[in-house]
Amino acid sequence: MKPGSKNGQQVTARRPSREEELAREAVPVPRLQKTPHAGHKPESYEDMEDLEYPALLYSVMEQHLPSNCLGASREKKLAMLERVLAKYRPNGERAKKHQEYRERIRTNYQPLHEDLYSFAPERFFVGSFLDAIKDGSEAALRHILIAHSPGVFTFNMLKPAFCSMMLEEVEHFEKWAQDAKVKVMRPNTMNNYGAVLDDIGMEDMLNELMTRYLNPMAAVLFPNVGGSSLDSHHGFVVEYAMDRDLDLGFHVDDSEVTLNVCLGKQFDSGELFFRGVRCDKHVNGESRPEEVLEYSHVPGHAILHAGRHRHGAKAITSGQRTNMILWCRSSEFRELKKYQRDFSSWCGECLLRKKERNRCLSSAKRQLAS
Ligand SMILES: O=C(O)CCC(=O)C(=O)O
Ligand SMILES: [Fe+2]
Repeated sequence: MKPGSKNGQQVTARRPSREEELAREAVPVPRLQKTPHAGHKPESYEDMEDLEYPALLYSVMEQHLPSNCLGASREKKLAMLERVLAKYRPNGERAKKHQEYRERIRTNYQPLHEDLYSFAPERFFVGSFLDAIKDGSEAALRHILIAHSPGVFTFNMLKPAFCSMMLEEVEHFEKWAQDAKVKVMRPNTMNNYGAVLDDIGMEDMLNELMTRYLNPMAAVLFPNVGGSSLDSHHGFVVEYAMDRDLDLGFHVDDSEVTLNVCLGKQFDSGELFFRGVRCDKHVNGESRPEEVLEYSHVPGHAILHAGRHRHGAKAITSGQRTNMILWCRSSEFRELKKYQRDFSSWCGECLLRKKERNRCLSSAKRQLAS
């Protein structure tokens, strides 16, 4: 992972997860200081549910956090400390914990809307999306899309009834988890709220959604970044509210293609902003004016973009926003990428450099010829 900073904005390259439950390792883990802050009185974590280690350990560790983290809320500090600890937890232990978490949900959680758990396109999707997929031609697929800037497409996708049911299901799950004292595993290390839909039993449903309804579109729109060979996903919801996360930092996703659909409810601002597609090497580079885009979420409407398309979410200024997100991955693309160094077919900066090289080469050839 290569966190960097450009124009005061944090850019974090996200790499494939080591475990599903820690699908992202996006936020830099705070670097603990050698010497504790003598004057700082750490929080007590004694009353917190479901801590992995004795509460005292977190208080002691807090004294070693960098000074700019000390003023954060107790929840934020705990999240940071958990990130530090997760770094040292063996992979096997993580996988085991995730397995146990899923098992606990599977055996104890009673869904509110069973209908959400089996894929039913007619119940989920609006007519225009159903028709385009049924037709299957490139023209029909493109007909329902709006291209906002290169590589960012939107279309009307989910029926209002589906959105409401999904919102209710997530709330119901969170209430259950709170009552059952189950600590919800968050979708990635950048979000402090939200839940992984695959963990609560929607993995098969989302897989069908991807395979039957997204793959045809991704194959047309994102052929250069693995869009025609998507074979796995990470499905989750992110939640923003005035007393929760307000925004999401600048990042790239651990996906080849990302589907992001707003479920509601009511909110102001919270726009998604984009800054062009980049490979690992150029993830912190400048963006060109034509790559700068701000998009206002509309409930039911989906955004499709490459995972490597740098983006973030601005703060909401009121209300509550919940979005359903599917990070779609291609094992074939990831394997091939290991052996490549030039990504000019999709990275804006690789392309620019390639053009520059070709210009130099042509002018050198002209000089030689004259
Ligand atoms: O809040 C949003 O709409 C964006 C979320 C996002 O980019 C992510 O979870 O990767
Ligand atoms: Fe994202």
